[in-house]
Amino acid sequence: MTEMPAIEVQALTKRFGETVANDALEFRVESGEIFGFLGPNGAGKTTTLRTLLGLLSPTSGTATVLGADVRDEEPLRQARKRIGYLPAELSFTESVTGESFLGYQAALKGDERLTEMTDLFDPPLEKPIRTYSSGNRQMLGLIQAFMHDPDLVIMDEPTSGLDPLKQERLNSFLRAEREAGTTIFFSSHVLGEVRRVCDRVGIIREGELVALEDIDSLLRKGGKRVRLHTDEPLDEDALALPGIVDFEQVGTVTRFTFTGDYNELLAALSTYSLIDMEIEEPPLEEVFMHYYGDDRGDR
Ligand SMILES: Nc1ncnc2c1ncn2[C@@H]1O[C@H](COP(=O)(O)OP(=O)(O)OP(=O)(O)O)[C@@H](O)[C@H]1O
Repeated sequence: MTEMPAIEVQALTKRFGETVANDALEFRVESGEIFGFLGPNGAGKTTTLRTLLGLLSPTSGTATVLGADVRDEEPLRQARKRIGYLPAELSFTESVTGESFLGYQAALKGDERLTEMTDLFDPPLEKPIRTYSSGNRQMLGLIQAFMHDPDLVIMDEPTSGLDPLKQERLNSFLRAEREAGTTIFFSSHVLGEVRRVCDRVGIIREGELVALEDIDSLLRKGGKRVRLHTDEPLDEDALALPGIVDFEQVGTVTRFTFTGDYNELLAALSTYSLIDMEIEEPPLEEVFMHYYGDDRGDR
């Protein structure tokens, strides 16, 4: 028997007037995986997440979460008991303390993991939420997303507002959650983060899914950054090979991104004397830009 996917998105389309926020999206998130949903601002990530929670209804197509169709109110209500959700913007009653907010959440959905979560993410619970920094608000949000021991957690930009130390704490927590079998689906435009925790990523651009792959093959497609220092300037024509992009040259130093065949590259370089050579993985930001080309939708 194959296990039911935690999330299955089927031709999911959502329009707001003329805007197609989600255009026939199609993907699955398998049970136990950490899936990153990447895209720039306005690409349609929040729309998908809110649809999965039943907060928006699809224009056409549908999705299931833990087997429940998001259009079926009662099955979805049951499934939501086993789902944690961290929205992009948490709205709190500002005058209450973190503690009483969590007390209220506990009464609604349970608190099996409350102590564990408040030990890990430790906002000043005795203070009113209005005094919280954005990082403390985010930590309160993370606590409420996991406190009832959900099977699936859906998070909208979970690292926003967290300082680097807290981000690392979240990342190592997420890796441990994967070991424990929790399924995690989160949106991000912070690609360095995604790479540290995700098994697979989907990239969304202007409502359309433009890539769906495991993180390793995404990095492979992104190629390698190559930097060469030669005894005399390289002739650009000698490097007219398939798979060279972002070519830059300053005197005897040449840089480019290479996605082609290494043997062809070495053959082309054989007539030069190399003083130094570096080949390294590009930052994921760059890989991402290659998917978007020049028109990255940074509107
Ligand atoms: N309630 C709404 N009414 C009208 N248009 C909307 C509404 N919600 C979203 N949109 C539009 O749908 C598109 C996708 O928005 P969405 O919030 O899903 O993007 P996003 O990828 O989550 O962006 P961000 O990273 O900025 O949160 C945008 O063009 C946005 O303006």
